[in-house]
Amino acid sequence: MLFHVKMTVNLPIDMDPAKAAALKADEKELAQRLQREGTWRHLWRIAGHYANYSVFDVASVEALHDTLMQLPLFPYMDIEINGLCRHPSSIHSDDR
Ligand SMILES: O=C(O)CC1=CCC(=O)O1
Repeated sequence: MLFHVKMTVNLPIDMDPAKAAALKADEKELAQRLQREGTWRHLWRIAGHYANYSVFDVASVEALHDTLMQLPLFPYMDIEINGLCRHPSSIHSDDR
């Protein structure tokens, strides 16, 4: 199942810079592992915002929830989710 996910990161302005750097490094490591595994299909920066548009490929809504909750930055994110299905006019034969 494919899901379009918008993540907006809101780190507290007074967060210890070392803690923020560690959270971002941990987030990057997990994000890159999930991309290599094929779970995190797309990751795009939204220009001008500390936010991204992503596409996740997971088995269920529960799997998406569990994946997002693992993210180190999860406590500091606003997340919007939309489920995706094939468009009848799409010329692509698979869901990539
Ligand atoms: O920077 C972001 O948009 C949040 C994020 C997602 C994966 C990552 O490494 O950072």
